Formats: sequence, structure tokens, C-alpha cells
Amino acid sequence: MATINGSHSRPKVLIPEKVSPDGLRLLQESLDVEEKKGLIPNQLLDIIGEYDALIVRSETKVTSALLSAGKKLKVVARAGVGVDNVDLGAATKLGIIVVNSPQGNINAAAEHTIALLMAVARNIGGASLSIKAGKWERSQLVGVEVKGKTLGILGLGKVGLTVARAAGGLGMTLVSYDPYANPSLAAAANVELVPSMDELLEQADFLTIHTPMIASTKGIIGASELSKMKKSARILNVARGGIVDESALLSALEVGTIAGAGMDVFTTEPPKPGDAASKLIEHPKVVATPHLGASTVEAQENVSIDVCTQVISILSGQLPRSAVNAPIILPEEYRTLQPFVTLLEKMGSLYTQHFGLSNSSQRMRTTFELTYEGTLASTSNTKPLFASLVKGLVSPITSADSLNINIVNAELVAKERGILISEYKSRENLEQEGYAASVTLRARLDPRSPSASRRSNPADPTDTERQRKIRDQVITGFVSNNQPYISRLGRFTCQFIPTGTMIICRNYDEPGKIGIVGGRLGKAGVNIRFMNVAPIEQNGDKLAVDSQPSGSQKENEALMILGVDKPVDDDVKKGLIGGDGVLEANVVVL
Ligand SMILES: NC(=O)C1=CN([C@@H]2O[C@H](COP(=O)(O)OP(=O)(O)OC[C@H]3O[C@@H](n4cnc5c(N)ncnc54)[C@H](O)[C@@H]3O)[C@@H](O)[C@H]2O)C=CC1
Ligand SMILES: O=C(O)C(=O)COP(=O)(O)O
Repeated sequence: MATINGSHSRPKVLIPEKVSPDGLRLLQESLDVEEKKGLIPNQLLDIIGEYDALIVRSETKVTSALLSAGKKLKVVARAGVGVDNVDLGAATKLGIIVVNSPQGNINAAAEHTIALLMAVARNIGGASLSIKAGKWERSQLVGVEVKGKTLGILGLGKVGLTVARAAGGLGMTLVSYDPYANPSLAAAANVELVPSMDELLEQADFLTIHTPMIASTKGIIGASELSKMKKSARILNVARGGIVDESALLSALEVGTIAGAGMDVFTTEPPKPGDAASKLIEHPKVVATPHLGASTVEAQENVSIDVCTQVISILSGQLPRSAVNAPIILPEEYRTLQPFVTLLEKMGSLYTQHFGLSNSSQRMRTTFELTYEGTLASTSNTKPLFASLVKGLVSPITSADSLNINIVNAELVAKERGILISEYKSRENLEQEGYAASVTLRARLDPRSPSASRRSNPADPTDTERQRKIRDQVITGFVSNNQPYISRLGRFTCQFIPTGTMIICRNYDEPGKIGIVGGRLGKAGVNIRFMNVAPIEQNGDKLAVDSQPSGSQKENEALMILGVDKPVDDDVKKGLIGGDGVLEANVVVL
């Protein structure tokens, strides 16, 4: 990728919100960084096509339309925790990695929650306004203490636990409802996990919300939940607007069934004049802040450095630390897999160019078995290998600019194209072969196809021929000295590096063939860089059982694989076939 990878243009990063300069300085070393604040959605849509990366906070709505317009986008980085402003499904489909900073602002959000807790308990907001207005209202501004009170925590994740530890220090009793909480972490923070939200609502003197905004938490605190709480209870929301139903909370405050609220987040930010959120902000029992939970110097430095480092990693072809829509791969694991990543892509591309991949528009499925052999069988994370194979399989039949296949979207792309790949592991020791690990890709009959669901009919030559053809579609590869090799192609044992333009000829295994092909290529001005003669796979091979030639197939055939120095046109290819030449010739570019 650009200068990061040695080419000339520098990748471009767009930052439409305020992100701390600490991370941006890191980006500037290798990327073109453009900060453009105050863009309206249409302006963003117009320019996003130029950028390789987008860094946002909570204000920018990263919609499906924006992601689709970002033709060069590889990564969307959220300088913070919540990714509810990013259409994750669309990003995944487009192969755009979404990263966030899951730790950088946790402490800031927790401290802000404690600030609101105290402000609500002691009427700090109202008292400050009153004294600034020249008043001295002591008796109307009597508060309550938090010591000895029960803090109900909805969502005991990173922020919830940090709040719990601080509130424990203030002498509060801690209860939480979180069906997915870690019980030992809860116990260590002296938090009692209650089995239902109703119990939490009934016990809480203060209820603080720390769940993500997802479908199941939208409006989770509504009129019915508020009615179960003590009249003296107060509510804090430093998570996301809309988790608490703003209209229901407003009514409860107005009728006095809830005593107060501290609100940092709102359904629409900034709230529209006259809507429930605006009325809440104006309400005397509410202390409100404009989404300031993460707004500390320290938190902004943390999240900025965190996401900018990840953007640099992704644009230089490495894996990010905190991808929201991709599996986590440890750097060590990635280094081991990297040569196989290349091998799998070459194997996929070789398959499609040599055997042909059925077109998804024909509504046919192609079914594969992918077997990791030897030491590769102990790899737990085969996602990068799977993704490379899919990329290799479809790249020869897809325009390059519409191809952004990676660990994020490989499964989806395969599914959409009717490619079904089952992964297997074989722990067989391969050391006698001279390498520790190999991979075999073999086509299978689609279990849904008519010829697979019934026994093959030997009386039907087309049926037998079709099945034989599919069974012959096998490729094995291995890696030696970080170099990928192909060791089996169809029925033939070979050994060649899959690179550049190659002519794959099938011929009778008879003397003189090499000279004839060499002569014909020489006449066409094509130089041979390397050659490999591949005989039929011999017995003892685990794959040979299925690959016995039949019908028109002769056992004395071989492949001749020639690496050549320039593109080979159709006439040259056809010129190799017939006479004393070869039976079949195919050109592949890897
Ligand atoms: N106001 C601000 O500036 C900031 C807000 N946040 C927000 O705080 C929230 C929490 O962040 P983290 O603690 O980092 O997330 P987290 O993922 O560590 O924790 C969320 C917890 O919510 C729990 N949960 C999910 N659904 C639940 C349900 N239906 N009922 C009960 N519990 C449920 C999960 O099990 C998890 O333990 C997020 O919405 C985030 O966006 C975070 C940082 C700053
Ligand atoms: O990290 C989060 O989830 C936050 O809500 C912080 O949002 P912000 O980056 O301050 O717009």
C-alpha cells in the first residue's frame, strides 16, 4: 500500500471530527492526513471516494451509503468505544475493517459517571446556576449522600466495573444486572449480580447504565421499568442516548416517580429544540452534559494513539489489535501463516484458471474440501488462509477494483458466489516429504446436485465423466523457505513455484515432447524460464484412489509446466496442440 508498501502515492486518511494530535502525528509519517470538520453528510459522501481510511468519533454517521461510496476505504477507525454510529453489517460486506479503542476512554467515562452521580445527589447543576444568578438558596438545595445507598449497575462491562470500584470507595452497596457478566470480576469488585432486571430496579437508589446500544438494549428503561423503581431513585446515563426512553423519563420526573437524572448522552445529538431530550436537559431535576464522558485530555490521547496505530497496521497489510468485525489474530500466529496466505491465494487462482470455477450467475454451487496437513493442522485460526483461498478463486473472474476480499468478508463473498468450502485437518507427519506442512484443495460433487444424490450410473457416460472430472480437480501445495510450491495438480505429481505466466500442457509421456514444445515456443519468441515435467500420481498417495483415469483418460499421460517470460496469446497456445505436440495447453497467470 503506497509508501507504506514501497509504491509512490501515500494513502489518504480523512478525519471529520476532533481527534487528538498525538495519534495524528504518527499517521503523518507515512500517510496524507486530512482533517475536515463540520462536513454535512452529503459533503462527506462526495469526497469519501478519495480516502483509504476514515477516523471518526460519535458524531459522524458511517452509513451503508457512505461506506459504499468509499471505493478505496480499507478501514474505519472509531476513536472511542461505541460503534453504534457505524453500519457494521455494510462494512463487513464490503470488506472494510472497523476498529475501535476498547480501553482508551473507559476511565474517563467512569469518572464522568461518578461526577454526575455526585452532581445529581447534591444538586450541583442547579446550585451552580442559582449562585451564578446572584442567589443564595441553601434550603432548596439540600441533597442526599451516596454512602450507604445502593448503586444499581445495568451492564457490568469495562465502564460498569470501573464505576463499581469507585462507587465502592464511596461506601455504596453495589448490585448489577448483566446476564453476560464475569462472576469472579463482579465478586472481586464487591458487586452482587442479581438474576433479573426487576430486582435491580427495585433495589437501586441510583441506577447507572453501561450497556452498549444494540437492538436488545434500545429503550430497555421505559415507563414500565421506571414504575418499578423507588420514588427517591435517580438515574444516570453515560452509555448511549435511547437506552433510556427519554419521554418516559421526562414524565416520571414530572410526576415525581423518579427523583432526578444525570444525562450525558441523548437519542439525537445535539438534541432538537422541543424534543423530549431538550425538555429533559431543561428540567430542574436533571444534570446534563453534552456527551463529555470521553472528553478528557488523557482519554483523547489514548484513543487517538490506539486507533491511529491500528490504521497504520491495516494500511500496511498487517492485522489490527481491536477489529470489531474481524477475528483477532496474534502477530506470532500471523507470521507463521503469512507464507501459506500467499500459497492459498495462488492455489485458488490456479484452480479457477486451470479447472474453471462455475459462474455464480449460473446458480451452480462449487463445493470444496480444504485440508490443512502436517503442522498446519494445529493452527487454530485458519481465517486468513480461508480468505486467501476465496480471493484466489474469485480474482481471475472478478474485476480488480471490485475485489476487496479479506478475513472480514471472505465467508460472505464465498457464500454469495455459491462457493462452499469445508475445512479439514490431517495431522499426518509430512517430514519424509521434506516439508512440515501442506494444504490440499479438492473439488467435491455438490451434495445437492442430482449426480451426487444418486449412485453414479456407469451406463450414462456423461454422468461418469462429470464425476471423474470433478474428482480430478485437486491441488496440493507446500511452503519451503517461505516459498510456495505446487506439488500436485489434478492427477499429476509436480513441483513448481506458482508465479508469473505459465503454460500447462497435457501430453503423452513419450520422448521428444519437450523438444517439440520448446521449438514451437521459440519460434513464437517466447522464452522458457523454468520447466517441470509432472507424471501421473503414483500409488500410495492418499488422493490417488479417487483419481484413477477412466474412459478416454490414458495412464501414460504427463503434464509439462512451463514458466515463460511474456504473455502467451491464443494462437501460440493453439500452435502447441496436435501433430506430435501436446493434447491440451492452458495458460495461467499467477
Ligand atoms: N459517554 C461517553 O463518552 C462514553 C460512553 N461509552 C459507552 O459506554 C457503554 C459501555 O462501554 P464498555 O463498558 O466499554 O462496554 P463493554 O462491552 O465492556 O460492557 C458492556 C456490558 O453490557 C452488558 N450487556 C449487554 N446487553 C445487556 C443487557 N441487555 N442487560 C444487561 N447488560 C447487558 C454486556 O454483557 C457487557 O458486560 C457503551 O455504550 C459505550 O459506547 C463508553 C465510553 C465513553
Ligand atoms: O467511546 C464512546 O463510546 C463514546 O461515547 C465517546 O464518544 P466521543 O468520542 O467523545 O464522541
